[in-house]
Amino acid sequence: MGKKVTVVGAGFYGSTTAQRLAEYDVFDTVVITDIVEGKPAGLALDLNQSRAVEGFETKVVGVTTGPNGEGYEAIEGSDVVVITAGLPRKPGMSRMDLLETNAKIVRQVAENVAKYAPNAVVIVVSNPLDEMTALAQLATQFPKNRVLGQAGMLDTARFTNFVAEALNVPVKSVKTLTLGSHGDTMVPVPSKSTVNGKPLREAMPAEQIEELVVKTRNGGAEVVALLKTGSAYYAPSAAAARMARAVAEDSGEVMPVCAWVDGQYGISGVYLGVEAEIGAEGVKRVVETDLDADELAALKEAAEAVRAKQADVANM
Ligand SMILES: NC(=O)C1=CN([C@@H]2O[C@H](COP(=O)(O)OP(=O)(O)OC[C@H]3O[C@@H](n4cnc5c(N)ncnc54)[C@H](O)[C@@H]3O)[C@@H](O)[C@H]2O)C=CC1
Ligand SMILES: CC(=O)C(=O)O
Repeated sequence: MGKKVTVVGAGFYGSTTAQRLAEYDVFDTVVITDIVEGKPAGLALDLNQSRAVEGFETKVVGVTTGPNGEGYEAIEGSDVVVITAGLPRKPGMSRMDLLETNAKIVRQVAENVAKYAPNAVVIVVSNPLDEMTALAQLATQFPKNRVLGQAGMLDTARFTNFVAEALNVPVKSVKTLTLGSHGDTMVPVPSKSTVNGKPLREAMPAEQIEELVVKTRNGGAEVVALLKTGSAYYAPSAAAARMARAVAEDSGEVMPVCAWVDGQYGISGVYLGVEAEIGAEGVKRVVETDLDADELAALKEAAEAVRAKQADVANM
């Protein structure tokens, strides 16, 4: 049977994700939902009218959902559900300032996903990301491998872009890695970063790497400060759509994602940014990589920071 993906939330992140997923032409159906009357249907109509130009067959369906789950039947049979519902930051806000508001939204969405798409893999993007991923797992009660969050793909893409720009080299010649939280305890990993296969540390001085590490941690806030009315969505939607595609194609690609960590790196019982093999069942396996002592210490610090917050969201 053909693949079906649902994107919950038809704002900037959701609409651009739906567009990317439709244009891949690997799904039969992309469903996009929102609580706003008419908006998902309008986006679906518009996207379907682009099929003849872009040359894809995927059908986009837009549905407005109600406070008691009305409309959620449309997501039945989804292989993947991407949750983008929730408020974005305003300038000066931290992602954590969204915690209580978005927790209510994500819980309500996740409960409906559990009811109507009980076999789906859930990819959470709503912020604060690590906490909302943990909450979605609690609310769905899905196996932990079937609930994951998008952050590391985006943060890694930002780090890669900044390195490529600084050295004036093609983006594809640069490989970087970012682990940890999607927040202050993000852990960019210079020891695993390369330029044309050579260590990043041979390509630029330590002070410049540190500047780019800080720029990467502030990558989202820098966009928010410029946009003034919302947060980033082009790079974020590229990241989430790739993850959804890896699930649909059961590709086994190794990606940095927010996954349940159970013993890897000496860390247990927390959703955290790590590398993982992604496939039809969500996370097939968390992939542990050698880290420098300071990078490992930073990852453990990130785990403790998000563990405390993830315990709080259980009651939200
Ligand atoms: N994990 C990451 O790397 C990133 C996360 N984000 C987060 O993604 C979320 C969405 O961002 P944007 O799309 O830019 O915001 P947006 O404000 O453009 O869209 C959010 C949409 O969610 C909808 N919504 C609210 N409650 C809902 C519910 N119960 N069911 C369905 N839809 C509902 C709203 O009506 C709105 O259309 C934010 O929390 C933002 O912080 C954004 C960028 C990167
Ligand atoms: C909004 C957000 O989380 C980001 O752009 O990183």
